[in-house]
Amino acid sequence: MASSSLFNPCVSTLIPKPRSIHQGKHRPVTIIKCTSPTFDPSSPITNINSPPAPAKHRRLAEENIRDEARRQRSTEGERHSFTAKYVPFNAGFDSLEWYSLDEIVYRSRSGGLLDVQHDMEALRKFDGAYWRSLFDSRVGKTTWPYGSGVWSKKEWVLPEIDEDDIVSAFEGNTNLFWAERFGKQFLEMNDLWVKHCGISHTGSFKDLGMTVLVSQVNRLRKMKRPVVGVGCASTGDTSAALSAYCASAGIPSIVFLPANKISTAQLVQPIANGALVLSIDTDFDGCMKLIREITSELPIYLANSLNSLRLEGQKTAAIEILQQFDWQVPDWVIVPGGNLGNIYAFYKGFKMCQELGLVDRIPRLVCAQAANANPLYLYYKSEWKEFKPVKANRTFASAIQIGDPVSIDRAVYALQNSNGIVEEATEEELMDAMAQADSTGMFVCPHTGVALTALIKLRNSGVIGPGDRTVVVSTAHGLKFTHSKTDYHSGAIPGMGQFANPPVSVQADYGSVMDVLKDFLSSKKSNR
Ligand SMILES: Cc1ncc(COP(=O)(O)O)c(C=O)c1O
Ligand SMILES: N[C@@H](CCOP(=O)(O)O)C(=O)O
Repeated sequence: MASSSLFNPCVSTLIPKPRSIHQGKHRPVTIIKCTSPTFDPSSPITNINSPPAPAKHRRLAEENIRDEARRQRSTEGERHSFTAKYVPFNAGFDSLEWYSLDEIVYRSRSGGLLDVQHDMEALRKFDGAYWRSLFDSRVGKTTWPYGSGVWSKKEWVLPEIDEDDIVSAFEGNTNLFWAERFGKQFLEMNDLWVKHCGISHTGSFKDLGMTVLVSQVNRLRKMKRPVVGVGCASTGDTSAALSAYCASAGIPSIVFLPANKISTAQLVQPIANGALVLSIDTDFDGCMKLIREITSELPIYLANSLNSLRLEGQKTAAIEILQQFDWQVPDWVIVPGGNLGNIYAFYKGFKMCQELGLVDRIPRLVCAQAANANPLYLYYKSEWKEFKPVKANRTFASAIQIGDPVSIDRAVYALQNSNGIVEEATEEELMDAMAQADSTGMFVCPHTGVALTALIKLRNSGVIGPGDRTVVVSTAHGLKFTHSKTDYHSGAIPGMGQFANPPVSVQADYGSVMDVLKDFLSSKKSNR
């Protein structure tokens, strides 16, 4: 494994209620009057299936976008009645145990996981074409809060929150990158895509969930609920997102980090954002255990994905992928897994789109783990017979160095219900895959290297075909992990560097530079 130098030294809402009228004997047809800010209010009656006309309003000079949204709400009529609540994970729609989202609760009565359950009957009053049009109409706007890729799906996320309570950096709407050269050169694939969730406000997909969680905390604090601060255990990305969103809302944040196990770039994020940063002499699983104990004693709200609110935001990345493909469903989606909330979030996003008629199927999901931290992979290989947490070993994919994932049950559910697969990547495989991707113009993180390794393995074994439309989820920005890239390319990692491209040291004179360039150019000529 790597030398220690690899690791740092410190560690509408305003959509109206539909009116149903009956046309003939059988088909109820829903007619709505559009009053959403992104809908044309001058159009009096719009059929549910017709796409909304673009809004034509212009903000008043003295207004900001929050004021504008507030003014529009006050002039609008009736609000929708979508609702959501916590239920025990995998409970049916008739579950007797449920909790308001305004309660502070992370676990069911039996100690199991919770899930946010939406009133699907209310959402079903609008058909798939309606939802597709509504979501499409909000993309790329600056209308508060719909300019966010998360809040553009507000009715499916936190339907009841007041727009004024939302804390957003207009996250989401991330690039779905066509990996043309990587696909062609290494895999003979022509329909390969990388969803760059890490090209984001704090450089990882965690922003998607954190905007939801911190917005709800903002609401709870306005309701005078006992929330003095928000805390998390982290391998570096959750802490970055938590501290940024809390700082933007003026809410104290506390982060528990495993000492010497996260990158310098990740460490500096909560420091810069003013969080209380605890560097603890344990691993992530140890930090997770501690934060769970602390948040049950102190008025500190738990921000890890054990808290199912986070997954409501994260699931919008799946909806976004469908939207970016014009609501056509890819064959495969590959997600790197650690604490295992995200794989379930993807499943949930795809499943809601199917259940509400936006698409007719869901993709097959692949969860990819580092071989050094692979409890889900081992469980899968045992044919789901016995789950055993592992002691996670050091991995270049340090954000997924997790041995006892809190969302194990959610991950198993997602994989079993999507005909899913689990793969693993050794350190050499994941670093090589990352370097290969970078050599084709990307700049991905080691976790994306894990997902790319899974793709390479499944493609080589023929499970994924050359023409299969495949999406690899890139979860963090490569710039957070420059240390490991530098070590790889400079040959500092024993036994690694198949795709290394070390810098050439050259003397500062014309002849020496010329010699190097001539060699370089002739090697390129012979490669033509
Ligand atoms: C960059 C990165 N990729 C992947 C993951 C895995 O996500 P999850 O914990 O939801 O499985 C994490 C965090 O765990 C992460 O920070
Ligand atoms: N990679 C995560 C680990 C914690 O995951 P969470 O989704 O449960 O918060 C991190 O960056 O901390």
